[in-house]
Amino acid sequence: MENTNTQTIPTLYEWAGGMPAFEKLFNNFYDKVLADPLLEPVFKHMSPEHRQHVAHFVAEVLGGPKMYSEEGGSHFGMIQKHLSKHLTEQHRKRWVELLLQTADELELPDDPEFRSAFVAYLEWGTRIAVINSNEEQIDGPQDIPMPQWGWGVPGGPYQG
Ligand code: HEM
Repeated sequence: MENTNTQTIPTLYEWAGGMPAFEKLFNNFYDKVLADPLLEPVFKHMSPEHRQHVAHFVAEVLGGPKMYSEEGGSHFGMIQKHLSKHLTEQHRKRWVELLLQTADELELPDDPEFRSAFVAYLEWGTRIAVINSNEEQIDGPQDIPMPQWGWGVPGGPYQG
């Protein structure tokens, strides 16, 4: 994207390449997950739609269309999926490592601005998933909004 200014700063979703980029990222990622000895037991019962649901969830958080919400998903619903899964820091680290490896293989933008924002979201989201996975139930409102993640301090993509 050329000549970005405050009016035309793309969302993280747009900068990453839009929905095809997210669907391919998570499709290839879950192939790696199922081939990984540490993560395979955690994910072996996931539904065929799992990879697409997670792609749509992350795309929506990063500023994309509200497909996950419109397909009946919610942040509360996503949290429920992690309850009692007893994930560990080792699981989390491997999940992040494989996702970033997939991002490199698919040549997602690797400018410092994009990657720092993307990694910040992944750190946040995966640490919350681990916390929730060690709970049996979550109290609180069911209509909590979907998170919205942006560029943070750099404010936009690399300008050269
Ligand atoms: C940013 C971080 C994460 C996001 C956005 C996320 C998102 C999701 C979503 C949307 C679902 C529901 C999928 C569906 O409806 O089919 C789900 C389920 C699940 N997630 Fe995560 N997740 C994250 C991190 C993790 C991590 C780090 C692990 C484990 C290492 C994990 C393990 C699982 C498991 C085991 C399920 C249930 C799978 C099943 O149905 O059998 N998640 N996640």
